[in-house]
Amino acid sequence: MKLRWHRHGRSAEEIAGLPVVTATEMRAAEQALFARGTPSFDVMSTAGRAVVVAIQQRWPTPFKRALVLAGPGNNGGDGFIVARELANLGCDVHVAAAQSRDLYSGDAARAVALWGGHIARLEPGALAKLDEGDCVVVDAIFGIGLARPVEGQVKAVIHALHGSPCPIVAVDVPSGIDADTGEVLGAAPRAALTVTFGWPKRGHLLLPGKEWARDLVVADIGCHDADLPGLGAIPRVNGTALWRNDLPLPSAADHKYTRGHALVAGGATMPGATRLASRAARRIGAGMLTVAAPREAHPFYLIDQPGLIVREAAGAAGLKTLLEDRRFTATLVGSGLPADSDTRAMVEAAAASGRALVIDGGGLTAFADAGDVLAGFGRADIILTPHEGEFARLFPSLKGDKLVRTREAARIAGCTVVVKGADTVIAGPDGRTAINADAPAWLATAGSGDVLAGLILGLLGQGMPAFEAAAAGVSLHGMAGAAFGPGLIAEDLPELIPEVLRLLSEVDPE
Ligand SMILES: NC(=O)C1=CN([C@@H]2O[C@H](COP(=O)(O)OP(=O)(O)OC[C@H]3O[C@@H](n4cnc5c(N)ncnc54)[C@H](O)[C@@H]3O)[C@@H](O)[C@H]2O)[C@@H](O)CC1
Ligand SMILES: Nc1ncnc2c1ncn2[C@@H]1O[C@H](COP(=O)(O)OP(=O)(O)O)[C@@H](O)[C@H]1O
Ligand SMILES: [K+]
Repeated sequence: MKLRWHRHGRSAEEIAGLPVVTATEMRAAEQALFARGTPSFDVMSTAGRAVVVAIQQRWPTPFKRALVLAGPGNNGGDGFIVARELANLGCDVHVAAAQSRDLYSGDAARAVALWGGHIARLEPGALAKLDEGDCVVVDAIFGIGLARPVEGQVKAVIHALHGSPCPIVAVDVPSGIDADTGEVLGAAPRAALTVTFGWPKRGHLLLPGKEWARDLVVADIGCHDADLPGLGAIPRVNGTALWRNDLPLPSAADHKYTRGHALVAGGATMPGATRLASRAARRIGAGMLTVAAPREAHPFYLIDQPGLIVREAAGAAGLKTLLEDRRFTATLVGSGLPADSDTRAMVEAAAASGRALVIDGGGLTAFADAGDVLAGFGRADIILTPHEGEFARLFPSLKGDKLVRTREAARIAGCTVVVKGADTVIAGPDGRTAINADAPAWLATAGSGDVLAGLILGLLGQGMPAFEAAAAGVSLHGMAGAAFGPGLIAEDLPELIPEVLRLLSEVDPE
């Protein structure tokens, strides 16, 4: 089987590790760029040309026609640059703008002058050209300056674009997507290609914006990371750049104990979850794996994997006794366990043992009415892996987009928090965050979260630092899901890890 790294035709690895910025951060960086002596109109010209290059790369056969939809600000200005450039390439370009030529100001007015051609009104009738086909639509209505929900004629135009067979290229952000949160404000077109400038914006990676801003290209307009205020706390795009150097690999000096002895608390009612997590932890390299379970559950585990150790541990007291063996390096409590007081006591026993700990599933919900206890854990090497439902039960008062909420939860709990989904966010208590951009929807299948918990456990057990272990677990989980694709069930994921690891070593030979 061949691994597929690409989603919507583009590798997320191309943007891995990049800062993910807000509109305010982008504007601050642009100001620094201008202060270094780069004229702002040059930056707009670079941005517009980058859009054209991205269109040429994506569709090597030139379009006969282009319809440029231009808004009233600098996003519209970029659109006029694109219009000029495409016309210079021989394309039949039509422009529809939100305001008349004489109302433009600053750089956008210069771009309008450079265009010089006819400008139609931005209204649904302007889309008639699309009926002729072989046309690219350039959405340059609003970018990071979107200030309120889209309405009126612009909304009507966006609605009329839905279902159009002509591909839409979003300049900077699909118009109507909040660049900071990914929220759809009123309406937004679904872009087949999105060309942004400097860095990805949060709204490109968080849901629902992520689904609108497909095939994201980040064009260089001369900004430097150092131009970003508070760079250390700015989220990053998750990918190998964030964790590759910390990924544990065995050496000749290793033996099974030096590769970590991971422990999974297993129950009697949903042993499948424990088995999946165990398999994943072993595949990612844990030297040994023990399932701690009440005796009546042992048959489930004993017939599963011959390389797996099964030990008796009934409840928190049993787990506590077992963890007196200092060779255990990391634990997982909660996958497949009921959300009850016994499970909660087991989580507390595992935390008290001082081992790195992944708390998942029932282990999280068991604290639904006791968020303060969780908050008392206060250790970065305790990783919480809720999906949105579990998160809402644990932190009901937290509001805002997923990035804001995850970061706040990590701060409150003092732990590393992974909020799962198509836009998984990872946050450390030190303020570091990462957004995972490219997990395939095939992962939305029962047991897939247990595999993720096991991957993180296996990495933690081998001594990988917690934030990196969480980020790597999420990445590798997504890569395995993409490698299998259609028809994926959770059992497939651990079996794809060897291939993912092999590919990683080929991509980055050491
Ligand atoms: N010189 C620069 O600052 C650069 C800016 N660039 C482009 O400029 C964009 C930002 O430009 P602006 O700050 O002018 O902002 P935008 O062009 O994104 O939008 C702001 C304009 O739209 C209006 N507006 C906002 N929301 C609206 C709504 N819901 N309904 C109706 N009108 C609305 C505002 O009143 C304002 O006129 C970026 O997204 C990027 O495309 C690039 O050219 C790179 C350089
Ligand atoms: N639409 C999606 N796209 C990408 N990844 C998804 C999607 N839906 C779910 N996932 C991933 O699948 C896993 C599901 O975990 P979880 O909700 O805990 O399910 P379970 O408990 O059944 O294993 C998580 O890692 C999540 O990020
Ligand atoms: K736009």
